[in-house]
Amino acid sequence: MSPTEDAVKVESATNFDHIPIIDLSKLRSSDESDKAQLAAAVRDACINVGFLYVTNHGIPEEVIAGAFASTQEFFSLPDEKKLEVDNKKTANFKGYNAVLTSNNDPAGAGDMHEGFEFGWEEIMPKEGDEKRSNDGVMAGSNIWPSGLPEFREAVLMYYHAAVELGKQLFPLFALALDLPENYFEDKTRNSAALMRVLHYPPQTGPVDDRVIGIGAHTDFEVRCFTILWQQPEIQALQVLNAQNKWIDAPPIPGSFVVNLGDQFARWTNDVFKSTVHRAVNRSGIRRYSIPLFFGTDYDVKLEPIPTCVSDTRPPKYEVVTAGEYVKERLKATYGH
Ligand SMILES: O=C(O)CCC(=O)C(=O)O
Ligand SMILES: [Fe+2]
Repeated sequence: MSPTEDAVKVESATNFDHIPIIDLSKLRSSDESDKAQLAAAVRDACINVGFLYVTNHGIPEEVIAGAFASTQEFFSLPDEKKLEVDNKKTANFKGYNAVLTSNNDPAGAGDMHEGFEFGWEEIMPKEGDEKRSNDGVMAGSNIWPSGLPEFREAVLMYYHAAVELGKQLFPLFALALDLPENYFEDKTRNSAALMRVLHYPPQTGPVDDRVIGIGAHTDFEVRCFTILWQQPEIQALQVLNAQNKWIDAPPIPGSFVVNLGDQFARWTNDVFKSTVHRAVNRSGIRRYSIPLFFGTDYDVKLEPIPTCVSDTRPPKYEVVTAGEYVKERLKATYGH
C-alpha cells in the first residue's frame, strides 16, 4: 500500500474547525527532511481539509499593496467605464463582470460581487505574446480599461509574483502525492493561470441567503488550486468543513489562503479534496479579494494520477482534457 492510500484512510484530525497554516520557508531549505515534513503537512491538509494558509510565501508586501490599491481604483470607476470591458463582449470570459451577473451557487440568485478577470501577459509586451498555441478555449489576449495603465501594471506585477509562487507549490503537491517532485512540470508549461480581482459591496441588515457575496461553490476554474489574497481584517470567507458546518477562514496577516479545486480532485481520483466555500461581506465596508486560479496546460489529459488508483480505489471519472472541462463549467456560471 502506498503512503497516499494509507493517508486516505487516516481519519481527519479531531479539530474539524482548523485550517492548517503551512510555513513555506522550509521550501527553500537545503535539508531534504524539511521538505519531506512540509510535504506531509500539505498532504494532510489536502486530503482532510482542502484548504490551507501559507506563510513566508515570498511575495513582497508592496506588490500586494499595489495590486490592492489599483483594484480599489478600478472598481470605483463609473459603471459605463467598467462595462466597456464587459466579459460578455469577449469569447474567452476575460474582463469585467458586474454585480449579480455571475452565479456560483446553482441554488442562488446571483453573486453580490463584481470582478475583473485576466490571464497571462508580459508586463512589457513582446512580439507574439498574445496567443499561446495550447491555451485552447481560453486563448486570446486580455482586455484592459482604457486610461488606467497603472491598474494593468500593478495587477500584472502581482500576477507574475503569484504565478512564481504557484510554480513552487506544484512540486510540493507532487511530493504530497508520493510522486516525483517534477511530476507536474511538463504538464504546466503554459499553465492556465487566471486571476480575478473582486469587490464585495457590504451587505448589512437581513441578507437573502440566495444573494451573498459569492455563493457556495467549489473552484472549478482551477483545475488544480487557488492562491487567494484577502483584504486584511475583514471576515467574509467561509469553508464547509468535514462535518458540513460553515467555519470562518479569516484573513491572517502575512498569509494567503490556498484551496484545491475540482480538477485536482478529479485528477487525484478524489484523494485531494475540493472543498465548498462561500463569502459574505457583513462588515459594513467594501471588501476586496484577489484569487489566482492555477491549472494545467489545456491539452493535458486528466487521467487519474497513478498513486491515486488501486484495486480498492478504482478510477471514478471519465478521462477528459483540462480545456474541455473548464469551458463547460464557465458557460454554466456566466450563462453565455
Ligand atoms: O473572495 C473570497 O474570499 C473567495 C473568492 C472565491 O472563492 C472565488 O473567487 O472562487
Ligand atoms: Fe472560490
